[in-house]
Amino acid sequence: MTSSDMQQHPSLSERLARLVSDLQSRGVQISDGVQVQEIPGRGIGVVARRVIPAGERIVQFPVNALLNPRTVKAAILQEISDGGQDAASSIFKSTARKNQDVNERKRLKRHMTVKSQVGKYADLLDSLSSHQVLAYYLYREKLRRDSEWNSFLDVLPTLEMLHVIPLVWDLLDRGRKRLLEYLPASTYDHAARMSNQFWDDLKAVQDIFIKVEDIELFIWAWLCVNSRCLYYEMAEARTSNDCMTLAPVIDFLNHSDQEHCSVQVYNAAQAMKFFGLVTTCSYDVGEEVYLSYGAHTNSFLLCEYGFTLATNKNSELDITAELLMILKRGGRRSCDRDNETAKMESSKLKFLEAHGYLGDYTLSLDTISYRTEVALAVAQVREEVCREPTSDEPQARTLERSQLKAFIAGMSNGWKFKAKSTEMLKAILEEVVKNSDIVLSMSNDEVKGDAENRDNIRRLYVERKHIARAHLGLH
Ligand SMILES: C[S@@+](CC[C@H](N)C(=O)[O-])C[C@H]1O[C@@H](n2cnc3c(N)ncnc32)[C@H](O)[C@@H]1O
Repeated sequence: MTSSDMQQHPSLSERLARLVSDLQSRGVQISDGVQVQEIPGRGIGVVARRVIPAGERIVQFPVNALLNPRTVKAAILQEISDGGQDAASSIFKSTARKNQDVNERKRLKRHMTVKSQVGKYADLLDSLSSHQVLAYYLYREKLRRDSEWNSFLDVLPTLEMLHVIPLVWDLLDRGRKRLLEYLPASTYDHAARMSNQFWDDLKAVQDIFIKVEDIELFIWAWLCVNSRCLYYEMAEARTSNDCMTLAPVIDFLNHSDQEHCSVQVYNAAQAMKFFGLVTTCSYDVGEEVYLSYGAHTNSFLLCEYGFTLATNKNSELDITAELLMILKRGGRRSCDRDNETAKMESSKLKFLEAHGYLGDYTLSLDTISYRTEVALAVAQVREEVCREPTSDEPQARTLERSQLKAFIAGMSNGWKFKAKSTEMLKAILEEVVKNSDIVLSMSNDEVKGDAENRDNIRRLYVERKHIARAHLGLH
């Protein structure tokens, strides 16, 4: 490589060094005890350079240097303040105000000052979720040559590196879309929900900002935000969904299911507010420093972040799809299975929904969730038990309904349903083992695709099979 190549294509360690020095100039303090570096199989990560005790603050970030809806909004409004109408029209769509009252628009036009415009654009920005604002901001900054966030943008994963996320298989395909068919139903449903969310977010962004021409770049930005954001409560946030923040360097910590570090917000000198990262265990030299992203299952980690853990203490077997199939059948024999109307009209589903128990049926290695127990009980009663009582109904039905309701309310241990529930669950779990074996016995040629994706899919089935077998008493 020539020296001009090296300048144009700096190595990862050079880019990381540039980011660290850039952040330091923004007041971010990074302990000399840690180093950001490439970690085989996990992209970039953070490693201890010396022994680090538990309780050491390793990164301290002034909150006004974070990238979140509050700071992004301030940056965009500043740009409009400085650049006037030209700047505003390079960011916002001219029809973004179309819903405003016509008289109000005329009034604003007459008295249009930069100040009044800023207020109007602030309202538009406030109408977006933090994910939408941040994705759009990263997208836009990536298109600018002179972004003040270049050193950060330069170390983010490329879209090609994000091919491990099922949403990317769906949105970009590139021969990977068929991998979706191998996913367990619950993982597939999670990926499908993310896909809907992505298109909703793109629409919300396009309603306000000028057209997103480069969809692939927006996918990249949306996924970077999704897989790197941390939770930071802002007073103006309407819901917890509005509390996303990007904090470069802290976002290089990889996930572990064990407690390793915690994120804290605190006041320091001169009443400055900081977002900090503190160790909760000690580290030896060379050890990787982790953060827990939450008590996530491998299915969740794969969909949201594109990886799975070899052993995950939050492992779960999700049998929602299998149980819903039985509930939708509404106790009919299997020849009625494809009757869509019958499915939609299932009183059992409506009953479960009314009681807050529709969906999310899981088993961990040693427990069956209460939601699953409730669904199994509902699945075994007659459809009529889940309907409104009629004046002429048999007494046995009224009794069964009150037993079911008592179980749901936690007033009875559900002994009446136990035997049948065990039998139904056994059949579901045997099916889970059988289906897992089918996927696990497939050769690489059959599953095709990148080894990483194949391994992640297989891991989901190994985990499903393991939990199913434990409940079948086969370990
Ligand atoms: C918040 S970022 C962490 C920094 C990231 N490694 C990078 O290169 O920028 C989250 C991403 O890191 C990767 N990651 C995090 N924890 C991991 C783990 N335990 N094993 C494998 N990959 C992991 C995944 O690609 C995930 O989407």
